[in-house]
Amino acid sequence: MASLLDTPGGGGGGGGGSASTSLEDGGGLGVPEVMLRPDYSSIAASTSLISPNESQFELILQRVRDLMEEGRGETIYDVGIPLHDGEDGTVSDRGLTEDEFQASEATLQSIAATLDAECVQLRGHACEENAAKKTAQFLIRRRYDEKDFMEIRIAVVGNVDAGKSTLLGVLTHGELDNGRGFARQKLFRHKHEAESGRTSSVGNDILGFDCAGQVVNKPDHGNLDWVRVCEKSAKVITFIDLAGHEKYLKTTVFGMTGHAPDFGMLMVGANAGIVGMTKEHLGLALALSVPVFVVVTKIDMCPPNVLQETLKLLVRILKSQGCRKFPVMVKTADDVVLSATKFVSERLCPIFQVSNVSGENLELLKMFMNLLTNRTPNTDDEPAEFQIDDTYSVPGVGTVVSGTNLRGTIKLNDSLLLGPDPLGHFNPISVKSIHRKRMPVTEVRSGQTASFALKKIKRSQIRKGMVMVAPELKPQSCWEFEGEILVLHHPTTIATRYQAMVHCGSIRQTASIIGMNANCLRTGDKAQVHFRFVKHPEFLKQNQRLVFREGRTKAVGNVVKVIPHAPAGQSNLPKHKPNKMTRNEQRNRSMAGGAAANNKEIAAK
Ligand SMILES: Nc1nc2c(ncn2[C@@H]2O[C@H](COP(=O)(O)OP(=O)(O)OP(=O)(O)O)[C@@H](O)[C@H]2O)c(=O)[nH]1
Repeated sequence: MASLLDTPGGGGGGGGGSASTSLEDGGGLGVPEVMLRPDYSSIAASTSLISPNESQFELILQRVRDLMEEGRGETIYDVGIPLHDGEDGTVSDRGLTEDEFQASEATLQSIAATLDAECVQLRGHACEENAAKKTAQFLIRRRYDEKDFMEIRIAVVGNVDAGKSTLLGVLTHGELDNGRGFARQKLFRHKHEAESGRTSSVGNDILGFDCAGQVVNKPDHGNLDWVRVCEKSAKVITFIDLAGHEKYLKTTVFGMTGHAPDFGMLMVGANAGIVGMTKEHLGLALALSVPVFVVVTKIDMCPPNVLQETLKLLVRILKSQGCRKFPVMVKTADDVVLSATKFVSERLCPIFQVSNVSGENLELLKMFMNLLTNRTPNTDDEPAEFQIDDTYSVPGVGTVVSGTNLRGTIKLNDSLLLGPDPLGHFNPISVKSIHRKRMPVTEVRSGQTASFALKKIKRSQIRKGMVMVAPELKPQSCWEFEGEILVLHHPTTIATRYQAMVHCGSIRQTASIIGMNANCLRTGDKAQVHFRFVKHPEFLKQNQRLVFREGRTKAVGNVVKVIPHAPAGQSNLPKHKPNKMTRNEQRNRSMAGGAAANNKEIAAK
């Protein structure tokens, strides 16, 4: 099957090449430099932490505070490295003697204590130019109270049998696998999965790290108490375990779009190599701009030549024009720190080689996960916007919705607008209780997932893809929108009236193409397309990523224009119930009018 990744090597890295690209080469990746707000020149030297005067101490404190805010509660801080290396590229100013280093560490510890944060050394190095001097990096992480933690979502993808469920079992339950399915047993949720050994639901598993970076998961007789993990954690990694089998691709696409992952973990079985859905899943992550790292499993049972072949092909695919990634083999703790700090650049693709049976390199993988930071910008002070990805009816509690808070903060008893309903209305609801990872809390901030118990609403009135937003956002629903799409694969041609499933955030609904700026579309074509949802209106926003798929037909793109639907009488205005006739008339009129107007508009472009 043609895919985004089938483009032959070239462009990004020339294809082929050695599998062990040096990490230090990644310097020029265009990683956004830390914005230096105040004038830091008085603390720019590598020696500035040794014995700062009062004003220098304040400045360092402010810098660490700013960096932690940028990192949403944590930062990695260099010791013995000047803020800027000499303009001529000299690094002579680097490094501290043992005494100087100890004094610097003491200053940093006192700064961390002032900020109510923990400070642990991640790596230390003798300087190349002078072995008597050293540099180091420290993780400074805010101490969280019992009810709070940072959240990172990792979508786990890869072909069947790559070892996804096994790795998650090993990471979250702390016991190695026996190579015959022991570790994955702990994760299977549905009976049929346990029987067939295939993952079909979008499963969630958690791994907690405390503020010193230690794993806190301590299963009791095989059971993991989520509330205890969250209480002890400063950072909780949520794994969205997505299915490997082609038959569950729909679920996988939903997991990648609807669960707003920060990162993708692509699993590859060392001996099976890049087979089946591997490229498809990688292409999906790339299309949705989710940074990906790769975990090659089963290295304990793979002959070295086969492993090298797998790595070589992997590197070639990652470097190819369709991917343009910078693959990096992670083999030491140093590699972990460097790749975790540069990973957000999206172009870097760290590759781990692990065994779930012998445990080889699993510590490096855990260290990497501990250092990943949230990709969602802090928008806690903006109006709230929560996307619903599941609904439940809980005995004694009532209707519960779960999803991701994309923006703003939602507090207990807040009044929000829920919608759109089938008529495109948004209706007021209030939040009765909030859970984060099964733990009762009083608020949810931007980028966090949560479940809400809602007052006075039936589960049947809510569906995946709906949102709960702050009333000041004045949300509008839409039946129609324009998208810019790239067809990754279609066996023949796509023309007007073609229908397929649109995945956009947690929205999953069939839409029809009612116009486009080309007669027909084939694999590889790009076009501006006018869509109309088939069943009900949705809440969409400009620039949202979308996937348009049906069987093996797949297109990806962006929402470029939302065409708001003006429902007859918003429900927060005095209600009047239109009779069936008027409702149908209205619908027909808006369909015909909207489609005609927009076809004209697209034709004119
Ligand atoms: N020897 C060895 N076996 C492994 C390793 N990782 C997983 N396995 C075995 O490989 C088999 C498949 O692992 P799974 O975790 O079920 O694979 P999966 O990718 O989750 O598969 P789906 O859930 O069907 O997508 C199981 O029998 C595991 O015990 C490893 O590192 N070494």
